[in-house]
Amino acid sequence: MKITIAAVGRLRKGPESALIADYLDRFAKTGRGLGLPPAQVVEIEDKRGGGMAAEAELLSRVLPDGAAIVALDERGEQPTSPDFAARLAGWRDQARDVCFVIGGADGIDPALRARADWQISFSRMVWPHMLARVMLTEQLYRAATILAGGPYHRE
Ligand SMILES: C[S@@+](CC[C@H](N)C(=O)[O-])C[C@H]1O[C@@H](n2cnc3c(N)ncnc32)[C@H](O)[C@@H]1O
Repeated sequence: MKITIAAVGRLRKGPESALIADYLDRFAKTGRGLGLPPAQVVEIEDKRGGGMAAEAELLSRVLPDGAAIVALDERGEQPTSPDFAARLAGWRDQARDVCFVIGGADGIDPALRARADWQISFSRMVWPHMLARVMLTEQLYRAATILAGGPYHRE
């Protein structure tokens, strides 16, 4: 199993990058004993300003073959953290790669969203893509603690 976060935009050094690095590190450490590999971030950037369609083309090139595609979109399903953890465990048990996709300023191209196995939302509100990345990495860490039976997540 491989876990990839395919994201539009380059992360600059700053508060979001510190949070993301921290959650990715926690996820890697907690996931190790659970058969969950560290998540790899792959960033894409369309320097020619081709918008969503051009970004979708670049994103498509980095999606691992056969991976479950999870598109992050404010219109998506709103799973609970335990639901999210259970999906992750399901892909792990099937030895299936998973690729989370985070769009840019205009969002994810509808054609790419339609290809997703799962579209998930962190609320109906729109968040800056770097904050969506922070929330995703936190939820990955939280999922690992749920699967490990740790005290971090409380209902
Ligand atoms: C600034 S948002 C773009 C939203 C834009 N309104 C659109 O046209 O879809 C950039 C990216 O952050 C992520 N994002 C923003 N808000 C989100 C939310 N509530 N739930 C999940 N992902 C979100 C999505 O991947 C989105 O493509």
